[in-house]
Amino acid sequence: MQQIFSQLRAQQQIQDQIAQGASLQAVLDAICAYLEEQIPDALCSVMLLDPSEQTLNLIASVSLPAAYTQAMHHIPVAEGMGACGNTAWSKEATVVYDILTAPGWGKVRALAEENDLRACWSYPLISSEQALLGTFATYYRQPRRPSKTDIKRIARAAGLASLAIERHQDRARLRDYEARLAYFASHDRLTSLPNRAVLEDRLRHDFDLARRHQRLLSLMFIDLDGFKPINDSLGHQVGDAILTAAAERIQRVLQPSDTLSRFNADEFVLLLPNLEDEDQTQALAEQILHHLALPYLLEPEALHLTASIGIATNHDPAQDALELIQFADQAMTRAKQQGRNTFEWYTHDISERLNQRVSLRRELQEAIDAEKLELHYQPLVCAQTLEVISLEALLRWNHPDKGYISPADFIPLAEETGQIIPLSNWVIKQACLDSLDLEKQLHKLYPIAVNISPLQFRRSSFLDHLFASLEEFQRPTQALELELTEGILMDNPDTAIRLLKLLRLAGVKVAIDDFGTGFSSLSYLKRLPISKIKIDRSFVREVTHSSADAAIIQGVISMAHHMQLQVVAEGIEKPEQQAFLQQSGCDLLQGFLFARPMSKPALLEFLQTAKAVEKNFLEP
Ligand SMILES: Nc1nc2c(ncn2[C@@H]2O[C@H](COP(=O)(O)O[C@H]3[C@@H](O)[C@H](n4cnc5c(=O)[nH]c(N)nc54)O[C@@H]3COP(=O)(O)O)[C@@H](O)[C@H]2O)c(=O)[nH]1
Repeated sequence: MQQIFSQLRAQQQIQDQIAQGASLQAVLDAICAYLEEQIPDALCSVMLLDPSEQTLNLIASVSLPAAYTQAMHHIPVAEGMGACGNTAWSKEATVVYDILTAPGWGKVRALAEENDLRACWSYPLISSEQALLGTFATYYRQPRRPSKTDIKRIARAAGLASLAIERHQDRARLRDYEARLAYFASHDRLTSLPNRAVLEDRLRHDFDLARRHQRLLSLMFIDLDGFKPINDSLGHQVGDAILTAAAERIQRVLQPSDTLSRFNADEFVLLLPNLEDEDQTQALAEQILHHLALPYLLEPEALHLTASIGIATNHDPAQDALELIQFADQAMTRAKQQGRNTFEWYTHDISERLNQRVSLRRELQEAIDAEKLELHYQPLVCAQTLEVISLEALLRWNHPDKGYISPADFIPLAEETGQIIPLSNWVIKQACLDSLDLEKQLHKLYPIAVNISPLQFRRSSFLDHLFASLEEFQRPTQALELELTEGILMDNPDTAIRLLKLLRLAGVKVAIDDFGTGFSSLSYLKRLPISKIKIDRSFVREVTHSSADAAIIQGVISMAHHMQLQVVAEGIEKPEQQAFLQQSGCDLLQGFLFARPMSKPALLEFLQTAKAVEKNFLEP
């Protein structure tokens, strides 16, 4: 009875050890000692399975000779391979009555003999999911067969060993999983580079250190050029392969103290705390550009990609460490504007210009919302009679502090931000409204030409909006004319021609603006259902000094007339220019010489005072 109680106590202690997460070694040693107490002449050992090698390694024994335990490693799991190899292979107990005579012991037989081991019984260690974990063996110094009690005791000890190994493996898996989670919380999954959070930590640290030791800290913002179209057209797998390759190429030229981080999709930020001076920084940027521009050998063909780099250092007036990233990002944007595949240093004026753009954008939105924009009008006159034939609507922004801002300053910004759409819609409506008002007051219809932006023209709702506005203000289609630049038409000629045909069918005239500054293909022009071309004012400006410009203008007028197109010359400021264009047969003239763009009330007065108009027009 006493013996049973002490057995149960020992068993309970081992279970407690397992539950409390004691080391596997300690628990297995305790199990071996526990069984050796119950079977006094047994020498116990535990072998663990290495699933990748399919071999067994002895990991616990309290009484086996050291020479023997050291040799019991990498024992193959195979039929007849000693007692344990065979047990692991069959997942059933193996009893070797006498090692000296049993088959399949190979070199181990001599070792067993040297260490005076004659019998071995091996028992499989199986997990709760019936997977093999290892083997539990008892050795004896005499040939011996197990009794029923021996088998029961060994089975109980093996059960405890299996439980201990399984718990240990579960804990290891959990630790591994937690480590992986922690890794991915700080690293990018695709490239394994430190992520933004790690970068920001290191940047703060390096920034302080560099300040204390008065050293240079350089930071590069690297953005791959043209990555998005590749990713969109060739698929994300190709995109991922390029990002991984780019990260590797940059890493190849770095020192261990540098931090390369994946910041966003195709953006990397590189922190360089150990460069001597700006020259070294620049040399490194050049090296990185060179490596990134090498072909990416991906199936089925090689891809070519470049990068743009912005550089900022702690010598720039950053308020805090993180502002360096912003500075380098701004410099990178300028590198893109410089044509890509290049680097740019951050300078204070980049920031200023960006800040100005940000506030301009906000103020423009406020102006659109509050309808604080105005349309001014510039007359177009008949070249022969100087009578006003039509008007061009020109957008004006009357800024509360800065006064009138030229559309040349805010139209490109509005194009970039998409604000051009509400802006252009407003222009069309306002032009219709003003046309109605002018007609009511002057009893004459002056067609109004509006400038159409590329984004506006590409919108599928463009025509619908145009016709809806004409209808809303009961305007005939001749009330509006459209001015399009060549670039708009060249972007997507087929769609452009389809839209132009619809416009012609509806009776809306279209003029090509800034003619001569773009592609200007005459054969292409033949395909376009347009009514007018406007010769760009850069030709008009030089017409009296440059025989080449004079010849171009004459050629354009003659060619346009052959195609039954009207010709407008814009930017006429001098009587000599007027005279030349009249003599060359130009149809319509526009310029400060006749009238500057003016507000609607001023225009009304201008048109009403016909005599004054005539007086203002100087005959050559
Ligand atoms: N998408 C839209 N673009 C518009 C709109 N309104 C104007 N614009 C475009 O902005 C650019 C600048 O226009 P603006 O400052 O109004 O300049 C126009 C005239 O003032 C100027 N002009 C006219 N005569 C003369 C002259 O004798 N000398 C001289 N130096 N400048 C003169 O030319 C501009 C008109 O050019 P154009 O449009 O090519 O006929 C300009 O590109 C506008 O198109 C708008 O509502 N939407």
